[in-house]
Amino acid sequence: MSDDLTAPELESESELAFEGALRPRSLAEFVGQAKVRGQLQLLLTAARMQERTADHILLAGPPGLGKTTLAMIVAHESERPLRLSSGPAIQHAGDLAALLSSLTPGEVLFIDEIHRMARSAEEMLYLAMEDFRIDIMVGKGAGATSIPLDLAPFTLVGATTRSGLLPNPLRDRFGFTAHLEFYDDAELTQVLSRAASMLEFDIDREALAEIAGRCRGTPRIANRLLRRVRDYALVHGGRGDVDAVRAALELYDVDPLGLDRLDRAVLHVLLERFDGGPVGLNTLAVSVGEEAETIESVVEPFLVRIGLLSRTPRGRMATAAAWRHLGIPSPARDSSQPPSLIDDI
Ligand SMILES: Nc1ncnc2c1ncn2[C@@H]1O[C@H](COP(=O)(O)OP(=O)(O)OP(=O)(O)O)[C@@H](O)[C@H]1O
Repeated sequence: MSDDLTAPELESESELAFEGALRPRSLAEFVGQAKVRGQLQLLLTAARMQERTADHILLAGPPGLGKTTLAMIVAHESERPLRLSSGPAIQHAGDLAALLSSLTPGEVLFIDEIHRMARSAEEMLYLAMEDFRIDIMVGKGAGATSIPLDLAPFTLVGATTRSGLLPNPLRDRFGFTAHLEFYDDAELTQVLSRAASMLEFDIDREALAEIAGRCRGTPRIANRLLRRVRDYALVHGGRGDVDAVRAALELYDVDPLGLDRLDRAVLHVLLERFDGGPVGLNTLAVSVGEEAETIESVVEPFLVRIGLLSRTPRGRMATAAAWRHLGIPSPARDSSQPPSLIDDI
């Protein structure tokens, strides 16, 4: 499905295996996020020098920017085993107790989507992170007693796409929080170049830059688009050049800025039916036959980020760049309002 190509989330089991093969194994191989890399390097080196487990680390940022990859790198660079879990898998304090009590000394525990963990487990985690200890409740009501259990020291690496949803006591117990940023085109070209050579796909630099411009600042999308371009080149017996990129991504409805079919549908409706807005979210959603929530959480953030849409108190408005991008002449505005002002609201 064309829409899936630009979704930042993991799409399938086969993609999981593909990603696994392409994951950088060390901080040196990890592209971009220079600041975070430097901070992690320091934290891990200090822990190694003092022969202790590294501080707990929180990785915050949108999907597909490398949180799982960094967790694996933390374990690899600390030469410790890694245990993988996720917030949705921890629905009771008991689930967490079982996990924590089975950790071996120094193990790195990765909890993806940590904001989705059960509240009761969160409270158990506070104590575990701070004192490497948990209290297990036995029995119910007035007869309930708590039995303390010592844990092996471990490093927790938590990942979240919604750091605002984490309660403060949990956030405060991480020794370091890394905020991952979207990647720029030069960094994405480097991610793509590395992936292409691992896939033994002969593709030129210009073609890689063309893909980089279409992957919404996200390495996961970059690798996914590269895969489709490689298929195209294979089937058409050609090389990986700019023509192959353009043809392949046109086939999958990914335009030169990385907009997909739904992004463009929203913009078309906004420009052609509502003269560029302002228009309310629900009206926009009904007009393109989508849920308001999908428009708000999937389409809008990207359109706003690349400057094609603005949210105003009166509704959503297209910017001058949106008219230009779709090649639609902008209608004459009410002369009492200067156009630049309208576009900047
Ligand atoms: N800095 C990077 N350098 C090279 N490849 C990267 C980088 N960051 C991510 N990738 C690649 O992008 C893919 C997705 O990365 P990863 O699974 O770590 O993202 P994530 O942030 O954990 O996503 P989610 O929030 O959905 O779990 C992987 O195949 C990984 O190899």
